[in-house]
Amino acid sequence: MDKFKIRGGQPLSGSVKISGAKNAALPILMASLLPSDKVMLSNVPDLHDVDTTLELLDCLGICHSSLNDNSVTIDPTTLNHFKAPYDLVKTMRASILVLGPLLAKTGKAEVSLPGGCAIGARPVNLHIEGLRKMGAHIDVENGYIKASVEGRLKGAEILLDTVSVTGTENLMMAAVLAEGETVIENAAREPEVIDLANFLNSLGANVRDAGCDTIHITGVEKLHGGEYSVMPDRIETGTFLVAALATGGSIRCENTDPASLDAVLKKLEEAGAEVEKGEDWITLKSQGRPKAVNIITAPHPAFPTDMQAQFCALNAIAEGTAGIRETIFENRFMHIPELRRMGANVESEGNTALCHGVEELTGAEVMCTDLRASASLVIAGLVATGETVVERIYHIDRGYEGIEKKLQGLGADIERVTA
Ligand SMILES: CC(=O)N[C@H]1[C@@H](OP(=O)(O)OP(=O)(O)OC[C@H]2O[C@@H](n3ccc(=O)[nH]c3=O)[C@H](O)[C@@H]2O)O[C@H](CO)[C@@H](O)[C@@H]1O
Ligand SMILES: C=C(OP(=O)(O)O)C(=O)O
Repeated sequence: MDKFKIRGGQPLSGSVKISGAKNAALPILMASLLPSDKVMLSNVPDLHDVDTTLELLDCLGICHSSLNDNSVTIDPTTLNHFKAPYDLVKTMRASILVLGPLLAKTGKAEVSLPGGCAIGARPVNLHIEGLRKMGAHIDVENGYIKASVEGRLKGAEILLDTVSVTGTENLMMAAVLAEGETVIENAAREPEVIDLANFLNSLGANVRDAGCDTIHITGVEKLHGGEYSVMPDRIETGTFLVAALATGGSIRCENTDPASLDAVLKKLEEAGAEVEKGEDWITLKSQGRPKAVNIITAPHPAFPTDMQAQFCALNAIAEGTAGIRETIFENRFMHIPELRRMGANVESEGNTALCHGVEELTGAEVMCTDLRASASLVIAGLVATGETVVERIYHIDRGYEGIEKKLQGLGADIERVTA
């Protein structure tokens, strides 16, 4: 298993090119099975989760090119299977995103239940209930969601009990080929939901008001092929910005979308950073030791749960004390015991954590438990004195494209050790 060796203490400095967003690329790749002709996608990040998604498309018989220079061509006309097997789904929760498009396109889908994962139970009841409202017959048996529909799905009014990002996306993808109008209320407003809607509309779909809490979709009979470029990754951007501030550095993120990062940039400024932004870039200059900032995670446009662990690492070395409340996932503090191994003074109880900033973290051997926990450990390692060894970095490879190379380009002393 690969690990990172980090010798901390180097302020990050220079420019970094941000990759395409994992959480937009995955639904867009799944949605590429919907049209009746080829789709060419660019700015697709080279990530383990993207490989898994392409493997899932292979299982469905869908021909595609290999990912080359962050582009991939998908030919949905070869679709001839309808089962997403457990062996693949268990490695990536986002596999559930195949359910809506597959059912809409073929009238049949069998998708393994994704099950619980490190950060929480993460049920998919809203996906299932929404598709049932659209006329699907769904049984959950032997660990599989078995869905079918006679003819086309039917447009429906769907009120989501909880704001769900992939729930909204699954239902949106199903609705574009349904008969009539679908209204999704209490929809997720994340930028990746908008990117998916823009992609679908570029193929001839009729999705309106994505980014608002009520989305309207008028089904069409067919989608045509096309080309699309995936939006930049706001969480990767935020992770580099936090790393720069934590190390007392100064960086420029290029190829990014500042508008998708409002809540994060506000917190970075509150922590004492000088932030400037243009149409597709952000610069951050540290102004000395950061100040601890209170964080409450909530659905977009509030502070994203996917940035909580990174800010926890920042607070760990900041001046003062601040609280973190995680309202989205019930078990997303697994980085805290690892940060404590590096000398952090962070207490946690239930969904809250209290971070008392210390002046210095010290290198240690630490273990990744999930994607963003891994990012927080890398940030802590970049700040700590001495050597930090971050184990089980396969979690980070799920969602960060060449993170060690990008950090090396910013002057960090980090290397991948392949066992
Ligand atoms: C691939 C992808 O885009 N992943 C993102 C997506 O995950 P994901 O879409 O899985 O997260 P959701 O938005 O669905 O989860 C939000 C909350 O709703 C609950 N819930 C969800 C669905 C459901 O049917 N029933 C239910 O109760 C979840 O347990 C959680 O407490 O949004 C999360 C919240 O911004 C991010 O952390 C993930 O990075
Ligand atoms: C939780 C995340 O991803 P996923 O939903 O793919 O597990 C994440 O990107 O932080």
